[in-house]
Amino acid sequence: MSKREFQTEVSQLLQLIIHSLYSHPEIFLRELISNSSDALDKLRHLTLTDDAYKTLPFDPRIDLELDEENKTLTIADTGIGMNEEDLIAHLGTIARSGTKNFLAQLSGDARKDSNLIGQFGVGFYSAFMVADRVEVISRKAGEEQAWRWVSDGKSGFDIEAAERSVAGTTVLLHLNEEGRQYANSWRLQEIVKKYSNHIAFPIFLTYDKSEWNEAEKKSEKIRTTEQVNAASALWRRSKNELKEDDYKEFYKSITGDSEDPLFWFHTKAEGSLEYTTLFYVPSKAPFDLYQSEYRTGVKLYVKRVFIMDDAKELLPQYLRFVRGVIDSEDLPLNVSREILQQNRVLTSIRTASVKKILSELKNIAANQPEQYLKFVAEYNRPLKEGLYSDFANRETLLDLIRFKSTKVEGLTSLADVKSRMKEGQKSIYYITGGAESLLRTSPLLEIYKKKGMEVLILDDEIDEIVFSGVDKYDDIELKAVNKSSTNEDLKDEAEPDKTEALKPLIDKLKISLGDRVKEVRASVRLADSPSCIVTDEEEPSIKMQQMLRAMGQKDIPAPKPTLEINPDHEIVSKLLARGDDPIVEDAAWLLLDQALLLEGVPLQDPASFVQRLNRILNLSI
Ligand SMILES: Nc1ncnc2c1ncn2[C@@H]1O[C@H](COP(=O)(O)OP(=O)(O)OP(=O)(O)O)[C@@H](O)[C@H]1O
Repeated sequence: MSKREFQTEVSQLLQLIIHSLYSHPEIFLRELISNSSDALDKLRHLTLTDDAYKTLPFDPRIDLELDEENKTLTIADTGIGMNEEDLIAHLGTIARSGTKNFLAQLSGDARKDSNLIGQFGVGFYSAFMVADRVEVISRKAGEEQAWRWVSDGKSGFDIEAAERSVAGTTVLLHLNEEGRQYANSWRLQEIVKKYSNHIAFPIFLTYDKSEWNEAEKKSEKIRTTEQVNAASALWRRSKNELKEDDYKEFYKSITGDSEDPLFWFHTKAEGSLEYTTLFYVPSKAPFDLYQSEYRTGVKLYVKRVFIMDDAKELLPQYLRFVRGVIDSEDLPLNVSREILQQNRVLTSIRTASVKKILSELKNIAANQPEQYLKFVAEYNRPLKEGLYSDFANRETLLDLIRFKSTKVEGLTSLADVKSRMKEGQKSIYYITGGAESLLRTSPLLEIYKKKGMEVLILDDEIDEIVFSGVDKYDDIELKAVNKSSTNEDLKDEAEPDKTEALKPLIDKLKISLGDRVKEVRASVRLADSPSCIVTDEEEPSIKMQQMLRAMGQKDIPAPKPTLEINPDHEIVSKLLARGDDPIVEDAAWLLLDQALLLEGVPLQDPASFVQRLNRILNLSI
């Protein structure tokens, strides 16, 4: 037996792993299974590509064997294996540049250093978290001689010739105090399912199963071998190999949903970054979609090894309804949550994934309109959220969102609205601020109806907030009809300006209403109603001000809208004719209050409103 010392860096790394590293020692199993899976991948590749290996048997499997009595656990594979040289090189030195890099950055401060290690894999050496002695018996594919490597993880290792009937590697762990908890078949199955369920190779567990012996009326231990993982990294298989049902079953297995998904997008990226994504859109929006404590639905894998399933960093919040898998070749296995937030690899995958999901949705909208409508019925609102959180994809989102409108039944797209624009129409118009029925009967829409122009009915609670930040679709401005600036758009050049003629009345209304209004002016947007209110471009709408106040913002001043009166309305011309009659003051308030009521704003002073109404009623009866 030859005694060898660890490379200094290995000793350093081992100290770190054992003393300050992992808060979850269970991940040792994930690391060792991942090594086995890599070894199987390598041999598979060789048997497929290298003539020298083509005739070798390849029966890929990973075997976990538990000896509860002796407190040992073995992890064995039929992979590429290692010869003496490999064992010395791989399990005694640190060849990987990543780990070297990591060690170079160590500061000596245990806390800082253990944060740092999250960025690098420590792989095999994590076995020493749970074992005080590790034996590796390995035989390289194509060679006859096997070797045993033994270490206590302190100063070095011994290596000697050994026997192994087939090529592959066996890692034998003599479990320490910390590791004893893993000498439990139930616990092992749980860990395998959690982290390695989709490792592409079957993982078997051999253990003593307690079974009831009816004849002898007692339970007895029977040595049993069972497969413990699903062994199906479905997303890694090529699209042409997979049938619709395969996708659907997998969706159900990862989500627990009993319904089929609406659609799925399966992508394999090769190039500077290698990763596979398989995203699903559930046919019904998840029940917690609008709760702040929603659960995310995308699982992160690294090289088919499960890493985490509740990382909010994987996709932007507005796509939280998406379910599925991201599997990266480039992230380290023990990437931590903190690191995910600023990881360049993940940022690139995320950006590309969002683009992919949105462009696939666009395809569906174009080619399967009926399916797309089902999608919109569930997810129109999260897409709208994207308008204010995902600036880079705003154009695409605007194309994907669907709208109610004054021109069509059901829902319509902005592209269609644009194609229906009237000759001379300057902008695309929309109305926000209340229930659909309130919006559809708003006096603000009268002029558009008269001119045959389409107006979008934005009756969703969040529309007000979201669309106030969107000024354009393509090259066309998007404008709210209750903003004073839309007035300019609607002016008919041919029509004379009526403000001058109305000036005496306007002045009187201003005096009566005082501070309650910002301005009074002649309207160009009214047909059947005598008055309406609008707000300035940069001001929140009246409805928005109400919402802000309801949310507890105390310093919102009382609404001070601009009152517009309809020069062509009978009430207005009659009032103009009344001159200094005190009834004009009552009428001023009624014109303002009725406009506010139609905007969904409750009366500030109902008693005065009723008194004025009655005075005027009295005159007219
Ligand atoms: N079961 C195994 N079969 C064959 N070779 C192995 C096995 N386990 C480890 N090795 C060899 O030992 C090397 C070091 O393993 P270790 O787990 O420390 O790092 P790694 O697997 O390269 O990196 P990471 O764990 O970050 O993926 C591996 O690269 C591989 O060459």
